[in-house]
Amino acid sequence: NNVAIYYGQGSGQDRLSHFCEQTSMDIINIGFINEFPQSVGDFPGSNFANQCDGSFFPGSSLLSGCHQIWEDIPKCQAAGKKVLLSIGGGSATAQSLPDDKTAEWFADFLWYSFGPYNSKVASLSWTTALLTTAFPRPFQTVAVDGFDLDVEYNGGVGWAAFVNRMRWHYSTVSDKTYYISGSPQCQIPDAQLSDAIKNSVFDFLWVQFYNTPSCAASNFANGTSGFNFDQWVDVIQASANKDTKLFIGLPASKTAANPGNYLTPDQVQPLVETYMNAYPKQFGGLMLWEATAGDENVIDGTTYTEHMKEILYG
Ligand SMILES: CNC(=O)NC(=N)Nc1ccccc1
Repeated sequence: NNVAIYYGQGSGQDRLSHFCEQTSMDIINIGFINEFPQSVGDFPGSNFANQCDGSFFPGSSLLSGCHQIWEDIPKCQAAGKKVLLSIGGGSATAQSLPDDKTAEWFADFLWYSFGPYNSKVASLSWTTALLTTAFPRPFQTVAVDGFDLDVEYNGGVGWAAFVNRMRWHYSTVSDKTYYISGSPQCQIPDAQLSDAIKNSVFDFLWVQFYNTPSCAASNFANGTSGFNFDQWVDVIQASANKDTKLFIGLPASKTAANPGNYLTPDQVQPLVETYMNAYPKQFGGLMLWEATAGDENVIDGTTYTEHMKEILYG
């Protein structure tokens, strides 16, 4: 089982290599592509907090100077970790897609700009002059291992088309496996992703069992009803991919999300034991929001993230 973790929005966060040197994380979601194209040909925008040098591709909100990220992703991959680029996140800027055509353009843009480098369609020295003939390479020649949909606002238009278009791109390469994941809120049906989950193939779903008290994992810890992992298994059984791995998403510290939804390691242990044993095939592991919070949440000399890894490995 795996620990998936979000990186990129931590306050005063260390560079990515600091986290990839730790064995406790298996999948790292780099957040966020926080502005979506509003028409075919439009550029997305990105935000990785303190990790880039403030330069943008001309005429866009797409960061072009994320030196530490493009230097460190290969180190993470060499350490056997999967690095996914996360779309959406908590800040509601232009986070809606107008239609399926724009969604498919968005998938094309992300694939050619952050997927495998192809000098026929992308340029390492992109300028506005190239706007119509080449895609930029925000992480240079580095290719991520896939894309994560942390879609939190503005409805579900386009996401099934996005995923299906991205799956078509994945089918054109055979030398590397690429992944697609999603991070729905725990209330069923999730307003943003339920259509995409039903009509397109996800490898992983890490449900945010926090921030929505009615279905948070803290209900399990407090002995109240509401935690709905079982119902999420049913959602997956009715989806386009019955083999989707289902992760329990948790805050990595008391202040990382809604404080009432934080579980101590001692409360996480029985939660994992119950659901790992109830659904051995479907249970994928734990997702943590987020890396810096987990790193700074030290309990008995061990980080929260490390405690989670030890709970999964028993
Ligand atoms: C997995 N994605 C998130 O957890 N996104 C997110 N915005 N979380 C959040 C953290 C603190 C307050 C509100 C939302």
